[in-house]
Amino acid sequence: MDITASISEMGDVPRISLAPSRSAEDIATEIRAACLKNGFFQVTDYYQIVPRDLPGQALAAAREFFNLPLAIKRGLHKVDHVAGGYEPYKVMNLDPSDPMGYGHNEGFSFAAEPTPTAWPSTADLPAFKQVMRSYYGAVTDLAKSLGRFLALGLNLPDSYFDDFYQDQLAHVKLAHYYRSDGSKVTESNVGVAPHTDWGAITILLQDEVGGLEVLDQESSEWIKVPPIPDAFVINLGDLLARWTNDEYKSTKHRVISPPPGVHRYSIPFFSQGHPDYIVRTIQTCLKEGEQTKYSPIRAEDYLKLKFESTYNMNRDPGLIL
Ligand SMILES: O=C(O)CCC(=O)C(=O)O
Ligand SMILES: [Fe+2]
Repeated sequence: MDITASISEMGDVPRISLAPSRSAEDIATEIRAACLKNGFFQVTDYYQIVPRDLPGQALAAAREFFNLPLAIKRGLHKVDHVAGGYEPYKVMNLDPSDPMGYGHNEGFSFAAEPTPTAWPSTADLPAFKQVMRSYYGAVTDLAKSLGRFLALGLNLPDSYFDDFYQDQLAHVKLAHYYRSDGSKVTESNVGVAPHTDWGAITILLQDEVGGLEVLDQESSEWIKVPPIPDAFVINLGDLLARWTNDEYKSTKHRVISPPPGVHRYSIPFFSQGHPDYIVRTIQTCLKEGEQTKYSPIRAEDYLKLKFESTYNMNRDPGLIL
């Protein structure tokens, strides 16, 4: 094992245990340090919040979903970002400045009930919706719990972010990274183009393939976020950067697509807040004389702004494969 590499990876993307035996202050302090650096860390020992077997079940359900015939998946086509649904191969470009930024991936997303998502039928996938609903509930609880540690780390009452999470707009997204038969080996290896996330916190479950990288704020080098069994990758999104006037970091990241023949599955959960919640700079994050960089914004308005520049659901499939 290359000790230097593993130390640096751990240092850049620290692993933080949420074991109930640990003090909330210690956890909050470690999370704060990670937020000041790149806003990326991995959490383990979360079983008091997310049942031990659930992440594995969710990944297995995602594989089954993407194995459905294309015609069935296309029948669940995403109509809008709130309702969610199926996102065909290469319709998402998280770097609108790059016309080649459409990634080698397909997806399926859904939000909280009663959002009218088109789910696959129980005849096709008997347990899918039930597993996904449980997963959504569990990661929602994890996001709330992380919100309390974040508040503590900012010297705020631990309930500070609770209103944001009240009836929040959030999405689970199943992602499948692969090279289509028609893709050429020489084609770009963009799985997901470089971007920052839009909401407050993203909770990502990744399988063992790897490919997620973060653009380190200090060195401007891409660093790998190694798959760790039984861990979630946590990263902050733009809203947390806005709240803290960039003291806490929302950092660019990307996914390198696996080589032809290899399939990668991941499940991010995007926590985007109550639509009407106004995100405004936390005054105690401003150093003496420092001006706020961001004007207050409604959580949903920010999300819409980003969504419209990212998706092109009407891309001509003839151009895609
Ligand atoms: O699949 C991953 O590892 C990350 C995907 C991602 O960054 C995103 O969808 O925002
Ligand atoms: Fe992301």
